[in-house]
Amino acid sequence: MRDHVMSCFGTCVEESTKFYNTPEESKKARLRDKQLTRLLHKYHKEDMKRLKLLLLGTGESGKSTITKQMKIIHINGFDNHERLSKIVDIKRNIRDAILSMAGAMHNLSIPLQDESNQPCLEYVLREASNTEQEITQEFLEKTQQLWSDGGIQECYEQSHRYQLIDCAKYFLDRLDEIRRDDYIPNDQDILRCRAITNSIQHIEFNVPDAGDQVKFSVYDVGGQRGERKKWIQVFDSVVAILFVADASTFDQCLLEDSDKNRLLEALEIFEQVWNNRFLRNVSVLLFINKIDILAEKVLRGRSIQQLNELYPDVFPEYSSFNPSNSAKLEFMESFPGGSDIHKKKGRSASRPDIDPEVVKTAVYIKHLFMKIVKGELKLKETFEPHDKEWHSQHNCEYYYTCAVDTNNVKKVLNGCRTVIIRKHLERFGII
Ligand SMILES: Nc1nc2c(ncn2[C@@H]2O[C@H](COP(=O)(O)OP(=O)(O)OP(=O)(O)O)[C@@H](O)[C@H]2O)c(=O)[nH]1
Ligand SMILES: [Mg+2]
Repeated sequence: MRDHVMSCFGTCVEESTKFYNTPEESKKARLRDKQLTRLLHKYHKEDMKRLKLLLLGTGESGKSTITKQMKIIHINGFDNHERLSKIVDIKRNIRDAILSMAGAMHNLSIPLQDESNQPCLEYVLREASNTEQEITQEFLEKTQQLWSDGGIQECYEQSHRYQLIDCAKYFLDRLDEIRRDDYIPNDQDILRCRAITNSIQHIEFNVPDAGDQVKFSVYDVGGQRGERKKWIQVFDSVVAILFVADASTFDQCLLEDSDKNRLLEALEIFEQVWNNRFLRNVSVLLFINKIDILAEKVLRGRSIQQLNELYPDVFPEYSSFNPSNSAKLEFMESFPGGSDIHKKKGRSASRPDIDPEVVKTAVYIKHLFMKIVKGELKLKETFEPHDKEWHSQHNCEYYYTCAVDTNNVKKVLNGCRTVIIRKHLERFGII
């Protein structure tokens, strides 16, 4: 395309020399043409080196968290000013979390374990609903007291029945630290902090690769329904899509639609991205994210079986699903906390710390996404059937991720980088 544009410039100027009055003018025009061509070649080369990546996925799937990890891994992380500016968001997260749980106590008829905490509950409900008000020390103190009540803890266990941000427990457990006057958020606090993305965010960084510097340009968009209409604005010249899917939400409904299962929504959006004609040449890297929360949930007795019961026409039978050993191994190797000694000795199959049901659930979710890739699972009736060749220009690779774990993300990004660069070079006929 660009060569085509360049040759157009060349032909136009050559042709137009006929219309110059003097040889001088014609010479000048030829010089301009040369300079222009050189410039276009230069930009073409620069462009070849800048790889545009796009983070897509439903709301709260972890896109901005991956962007923050890229900042930590590739761009010197966060300075003091940025850290301090996060305190407001962290305190808001605490307020939103305690308000959700206190409200749910009433709706789910869960009583306080210690009745003397009743005034504290009333105070929190009254103060937290005024979102304009500054979050005071007294409020944080009362929140901490309430968080220690067995009733609130019971409510936390039931959080699949209402909307609660994922970082609730993390920040409520850290209130001693957060309440201090000299509190400065650390990297983990920043990664856990939740703020909805409602405008297109962009970061750039260089990564050394095979003796050269490769420039990455990463776009992070909002994933909630109202934000998705903006996605198309950033589709142009994308090299790869990092599609972030929250694997832990099989038992939750959307914040923006209380009738819609979150995992089903993620699968539908993935299907739309995979079959989008504007993205037909774009590699898709699927991040099956929040595997840590998935594991916690399964250990608390939550099962994906219920999704299968709710939508029997969509989801294949879970109870008879029998993943292969290699599929299980793949997940176990990705799960944070695995010791390298096991891997070196070729004993990574033995991860006694991971419950077999956790492995089965994660592999089942991966299987669902891969069925979409293969065209074996069709969720939207409106899709025209594509012929076999339709997807021949792009492919999909998947990774199990825990976006708040820097080591895990670093490993995954290293793997992705190789795939992205190779695909990019193949596309431009360089390899
Ligand atoms: N425990 C855990 N929390 C995660 C993980 N990934 C993301 N989170 C948390 O999930 C919440 C939502 O993450 P975001 O990165 O803001 O999600 P998003 O996809 O950017 O959401 P939108 O901007 O609304 O589209 C944050 O509190 C993150 O810290 C994960 O793998 N494990
Ligand atoms: Mg975001």
